[in-house]
Amino acid sequence: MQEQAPVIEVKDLTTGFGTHVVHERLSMDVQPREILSLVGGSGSGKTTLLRHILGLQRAWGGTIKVFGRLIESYRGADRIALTRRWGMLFQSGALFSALPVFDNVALPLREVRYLPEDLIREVVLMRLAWVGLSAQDALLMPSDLSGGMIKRVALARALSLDPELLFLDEPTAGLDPQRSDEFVALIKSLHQQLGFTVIMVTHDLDTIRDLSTRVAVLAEKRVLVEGSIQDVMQTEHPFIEAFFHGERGVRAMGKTAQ
Ligand SMILES: Nc1ncnc2c1ncn2[C@@H]1O[C@H](COP(=O)(O)OP(=O)(O)OP(=O)(O)O)[C@@H](O)[C@H]1O
Repeated sequence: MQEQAPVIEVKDLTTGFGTHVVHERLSMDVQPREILSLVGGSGSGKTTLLRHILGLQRAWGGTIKVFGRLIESYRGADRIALTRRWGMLFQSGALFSALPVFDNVALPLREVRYLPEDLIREVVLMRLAWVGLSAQDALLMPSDLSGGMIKRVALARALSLDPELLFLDEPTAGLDPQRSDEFVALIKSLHQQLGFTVIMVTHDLDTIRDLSTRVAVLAEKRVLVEGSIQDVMQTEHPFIEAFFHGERGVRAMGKTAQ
């Protein structure tokens, strides 16, 4: 079987702010269809790495390729085309409070100028159905929504253009354990049906355990270890000890063994 090219390839990435080095010769790949969780202590550079992959910051050294091309080579129309191949779900949901659910989900579709309104309507209702919301829900304003519904609408918007790559930043932050489990199950089922690739930053061990196909630990300015949760947990390092083998870690990982 022919091996597919990575969706994201980071090679020898060195980044920083002023005199502060955040990443030093960091290398990492994200393969098609995987759900890669980036974990690491506060300040280890998870958000900064995502911003570099998104092409929002310039690196000091090294290269980042997305869909096989250097991120900085996407300019003008190419950059617009690239942003249609990926979707993003931010921690807060980041919905526009003045727009009803329908228009929030329609926003990325309306930016594609040639789409007729009846097609937009069809796609928006389909995306809402994907996340378990109805045509009635489309009329609601963000202020009418529960935390779980806000996440669903934000996910519907992130998936509006049927992206190949999805960025998730703390997807379950702010949800109670039951809503969090439901949202993780929804992402998992959509991932199975649609086959997109995911890169996710989260501190939530239940989310990491239930969703990740692979985990990469950021520490000491690089990817310290990557692999299955079980592999990662074998590595001796103070962060891994505290994160995976602390009380919360034992509780979350204990659930797997049940
Ligand atoms: N705009 C900025 N200007 C200066 N320093 C920054 C900036 N953004 C981040 N940093 C620094 O870069 C380092 C990495 O920050 P980053 O936010 O990427 O970490 P993180 O792993 O995402 O942390 P957390 O888990 O707390 O969100 C930190 O030391 C942070 O203080």
